[in-house]
Formats: sequence, structure tokens, C-alpha cells
Amino acid sequence: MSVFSKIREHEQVVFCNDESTGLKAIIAIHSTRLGPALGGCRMLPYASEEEALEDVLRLSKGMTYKCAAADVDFGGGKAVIIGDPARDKTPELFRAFGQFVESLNGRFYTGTDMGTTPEDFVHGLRETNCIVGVDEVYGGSGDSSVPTAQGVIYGLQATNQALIGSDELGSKCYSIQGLGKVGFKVAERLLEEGADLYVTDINQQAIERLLSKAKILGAGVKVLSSEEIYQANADVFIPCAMGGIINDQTIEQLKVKAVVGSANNQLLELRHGQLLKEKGILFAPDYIVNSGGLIQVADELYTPNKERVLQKTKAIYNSLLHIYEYANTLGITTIEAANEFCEKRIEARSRRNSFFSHMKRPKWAVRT
Ligand SMILES: NC(=O)C1=CN([C@@H]2O[C@H](COP(=O)(O)OP(=O)(O)OC[C@H]3O[C@@H](n4cnc5c(N)ncnc54)[C@H](O)[C@@H]3O)[C@@H](O)[C@H]2O)C=CC1
Ligand SMILES: O=C(O)CCC(=O)C(=O)O
Repeated sequence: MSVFSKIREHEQVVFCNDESTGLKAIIAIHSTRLGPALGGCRMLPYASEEEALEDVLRLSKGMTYKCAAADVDFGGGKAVIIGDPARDKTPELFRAFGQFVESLNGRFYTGTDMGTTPEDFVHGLRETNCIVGVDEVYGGSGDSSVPTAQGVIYGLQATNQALIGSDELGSKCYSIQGLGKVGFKVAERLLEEGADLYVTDINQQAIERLLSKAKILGAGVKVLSSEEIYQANADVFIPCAMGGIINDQTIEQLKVKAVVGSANNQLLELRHGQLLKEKGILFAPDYIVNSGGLIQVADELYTPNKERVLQKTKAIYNSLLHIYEYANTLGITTIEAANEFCEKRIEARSRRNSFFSHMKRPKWAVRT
């Protein structure tokens, strides 16, 4: 397939190469119809450049929908750095990346994602102001995985409400894939609520950290292998690592009643939403559940306010219940319902103007 056929849905794709630092990154801007593109930057040891391109194209498109669902005036973008986060990170690499972000002149804002941390982006911040989610001491709004994890908790509560008519999180069993920045915080909160957990992570340190926490709380955690997690006898599966994990092979194994997690692009294909529905498994559209981080970093660009972020993150609960109800009424899948809702909103808003006209975000005039 030609490059232009591959990127036909996207406005712009930038390949960033810096030999001296070893930086190989791709920035994808899916759409700026609702405002400048906003989305985190992943660092992963992709098996091939094609795989990295595929990932950044899918992720940036997802951000367009996430921005529409979260009702923020930004568009969809994302970046990936090809490299091993455990081995290849240097301050100079992140500065080189920051220079490329700056060259886009405000069309793209970025921050953390899988494999990157707020500390990494402090280096990038020396080259551009278009970096979000660094520590408050550097003028940022802080680690965006905190509201992301909070949003997953609201998503779990809404899903429990839809399934059993109660928001209660304890006295249930959850299976969690990935105990990184988001997964660990979700696991910690569920343990505090008295829930039982099955967990998996390819990083042994992440497992040990959670086991120490569980020991302090006297809580029950069972560690499973990467393959076993799909068969766990849990009520809800919480994917907090990579995408594409809901597919033909895994759906067959799932015993849960719902899938609610932070991982971006959980469904390998749209039809997997239908397969989940047929199996009676409720799917919480990932870009609604995991929008807490986006809400925080978007808010940061209007001068950050923690209380406002919390209020907007809480809205994930009602948004999800609304999507469940809408899907039920129309007899469609929850992902179809969410996509339809976002596409209508993008269409309605773009009728006003099809371009964004200001580099700086206007200050919030109205408190919600
Ligand atoms: N950090 C944030 O605020 C947001 C994150 N997300 C998404 O949530 C997911 C997790 O993000 P973070 O926690 O920030 O990433 P992270 O890099 O901090 O954590 C990911 C964890 O998953 C583990 N992992 C990787 N492959 C695995 C596998 N095959 N099986 C089990 N564990 C595996 C890693 O060892 C790591 O501990 C990603 O899909 C990310 O795109 C979405 C919205 C915002
Ligand atoms: O969390 C962030 O820094 C930006 C939001 C994002 O990339 C995401 O929601 O996937």
C-alpha cells in the first residue's frame, strides 16, 4: 500500500530523524477541525517502522474521537518514538524530539503515554512550549496518569451501575493487564476498596511493587502470566497496557461480564465490539474511559485548575451511562454508539468553521 493511501484519513504525518541522538519518531496529526492536535507520545521498541506508523495512525485518530467525546476544543494527534524506554532514553533525545514538536508551530501539543514519563518531557520543554503534563514546578499540570486512573474508576462504577445497579467497587474481582502509570493506580484504589485482583505485567518490578502494596493492605492479589490473564475468573477485565487485545483469540477466552480499561484502541477491529456484545460482555469505549489525562492536559492549556479537572473527569460516569443507554435503545454496539455520538459532534462543530485561528488558548470564561 502506498504511503498516501495509508495516511489518507490524516492531515499530516511527520517523520523525525536525528542521527546524533538516535531519535526516530513519527508525529501523526489526524485532524485539527476542532482545534490544534493534542495527544501523548509513546516510546516502544517497535518490531518494525511499519508497526510504529500503524500505531501512531490508529492512536491519533482515536484522539480526534476522544477530544470530541471529552468536549475539549482540540484535535487528534499522537507521536511515537521508536526505541526501548529502558535503554534508549537520553535528555538529548527528548530535546531533539521537542525541536520537532516546536517546528509544527502550535499545530501539535504532546505529553506522556506508554513508555514515557513527565520527567522525560522536562527535557523536551527546553525546546518547545507545546509540552503538557510535566510537574507543577516546571509549569505543567502534573502527571496526567492520575486523572486517567481516576477516570477508569468512574468508568468501572458506571459499568457496575449498568450491570448490577450499584456503583460499589469492592466485593468484586477484577483482572488487570499492565501495572504501569495508570494500571498501578487503578489496582491500588481497587485494593483499598476491598476488591480481589488478578494481575499481569511483563515487568517483574511492577508486579513486586503491587504485591508490596497488597501486603500492607492485607489484600488478595493473584499474579497470572500474559496468556492466563484473559481466562481469569473475574467480573471485569481492565486492560491498561497495549491495544488490539480484544480480538478473535482473546474474546473466546474471556469469562468476564465487562471490559473497562485505559489502554487505547482495545478492539483490534470494530467487529470485535459486536463479538463482545454477542457474548454478553459490556464494552466501555476506551476513549471515553481513559479521557481523564486528556481532560487534564487540555485544561492545562487554559491555565490549570485541579478542581475543574476533577469535575470534568467525573463526567465520564454519566457519559458512559448515556452511551450504554443509547447503544441499548438502537440495538448497536457501545463503540458504534460512541463513534456516532462523536462524529455528529465533530460535524456540528465544524460547520461553524473548518480551521482554528488562534495559537494561544483563550482563558476559560465560564466555570462548569
Ligand atoms: N498515561 C495516561 O495518562 C494515559 C494512558 N493511556 C493508555 O493506557 C495504557 C497504559 O498507559 P501507561 O500506564 O501510561 O503506560 P506505562 O508504560 O506506564 O505502563 C504500561 C505497563 O504495561 C506493561 N505491559 C506492556 N506490555 C504488556 C503485556 N504484553 N502484558 C502485560 N503488561 C504489559 C508494561 O510493563 C508497563 O508496566 C496505554 O495503552 C496508554 O496509551 C490512555 C490515556 C491516557
Ligand atoms: O495524557 C496525555 O498526556 C494526553 C492524552 C493522551 O495521549 C491519551 O489520552 O491517550
